[in-house]
Amino acid sequence: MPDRGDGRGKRRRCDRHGFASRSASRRMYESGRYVAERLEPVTDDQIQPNGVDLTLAAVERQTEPGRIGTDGKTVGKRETVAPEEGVYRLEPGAYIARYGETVAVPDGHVGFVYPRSSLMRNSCMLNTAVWDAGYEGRGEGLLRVGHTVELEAGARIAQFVLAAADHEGRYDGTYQGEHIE
Ligand SMILES: O=c1ccn([C@H]2C[C@H](O)[C@@H](COP(=O)(O)OP(=O)(O)OP(=O)(O)O)O2)c(=O)[nH]1
Repeated sequence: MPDRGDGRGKRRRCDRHGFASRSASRRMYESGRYVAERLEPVTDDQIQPNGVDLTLAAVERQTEPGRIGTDGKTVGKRETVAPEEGVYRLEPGAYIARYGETVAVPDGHVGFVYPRSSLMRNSCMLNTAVWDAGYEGRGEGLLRVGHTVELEAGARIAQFVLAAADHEGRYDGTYQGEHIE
């Protein structure tokens, strides 16, 4: 096939060496059904085509500085934000949201969290770090509120996805098993 100047011809030449065919057969994200098997509790309305919605279990606000050093880290003190009649009314600022579901990241995978788009459309955002293979717990996310918002306790605010990933070892850090009663 001639090179069309858009890189597509080049990629197809790789095909003949088995390069592109390998990556084509390796899907990136798992389906929502697959993800749902690794979370609990999960109801049907949480299962999305490409992931599973996470609910809001608790909100905290940091009150003391934390520290990231070369020899370790500490998470700064926080205070609990109490919902009023089951609703968190959050003024602009940074909060820690705890999710309501226990997640177990299976071998051969890595997890990420995306905000539910309705959260983003309401000027709020959830930031995610990497959810490592082997991690199990009810994790947390940084909830940035850009405009006052009302979030009901237990409402779906985020979506958890699993991507296929190579890894060496499994997560065994300080957050292993966090918030599991
Ligand atoms: O947005 C996120 C991202 C990750 N995690 C969980 C899953 C992850 O496996 C675990 C630890 O994350 P990470 O390895 O980034 O933490 P660390 O700061 O490096 O701590 P440690 O040294 O204990 O690994 O925290 C969350 O709860 N929220």
